[in-house]
Amino acid sequence: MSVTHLDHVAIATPDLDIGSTPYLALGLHPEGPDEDVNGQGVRVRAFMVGETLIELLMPTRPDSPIAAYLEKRGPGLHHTAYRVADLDAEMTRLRAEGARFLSDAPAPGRAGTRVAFLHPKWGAGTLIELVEHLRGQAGFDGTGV
Ligand SMILES: CC[C@H](C(=O)O)C(=O)SCCNC(=O)CCNC(=O)[C@H](O)C(C)(C)COP(=O)(O)OP(=O)(O)OC[C@H]1O[C@@H](n2cnc3c(N)ncnc32)[C@H](O)[C@@H]1OP(=O)(O)O
Ligand SMILES: [Co+2]
Repeated sequence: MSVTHLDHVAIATPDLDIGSTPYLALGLHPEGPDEDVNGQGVRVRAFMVGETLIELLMPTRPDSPIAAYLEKRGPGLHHTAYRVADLDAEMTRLRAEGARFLSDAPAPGRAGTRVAFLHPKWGAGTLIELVEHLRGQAGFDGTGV
């Protein structure tokens, strides 16, 4: 069992209100209040499109990976994220196939998820994230996984 959904597309922005402008103009609405994920030094605002989220990320600390990204590349597409049913099993499977994760263990993501990132070199130039919605936690389609 591997990827089940395109969970989200993440966009780095220095300001959530400025970053929200095109998505509001497209008729999308934020999925709930902004959320600070302190482990990543980011504030997140998410917009649902079908079963996939647009995840706007603004740095809340100078040492945030998003602050570094904005410094080097400016605002724009940051990563793509794929939902998996069992993140630990996927990490084991992919490591056995030579994948390079950016951390040894999953980290807390937004909305009670567990996340793990693969190095952009492994992702052929794209930063790829794997996301597990804990059993009983509402997935983006509102049902548990
Ligand atoms: C709120 C949680 C939320 C969720 O989904 O729940 C999140 O998604 S939080 C998102 C923020 N957290 C992270 O991004 C954690 C993982 N990221 C990292 O560990 C770093 O950002 C890293 C290692 C990807 C890049 O670190 P750094 O910028 O310090 O390294 P370099 O500049 O040396 O980059 C190395 C190499 O990778 C290329 N690069 C960097 N960032 C990206 C990117 N977003 N997409 C594609 N490529 C990227 C960079 O250009 C360098 O390539 P090179 O060819 O050597 O120039
Ligand atoms: Co993400």
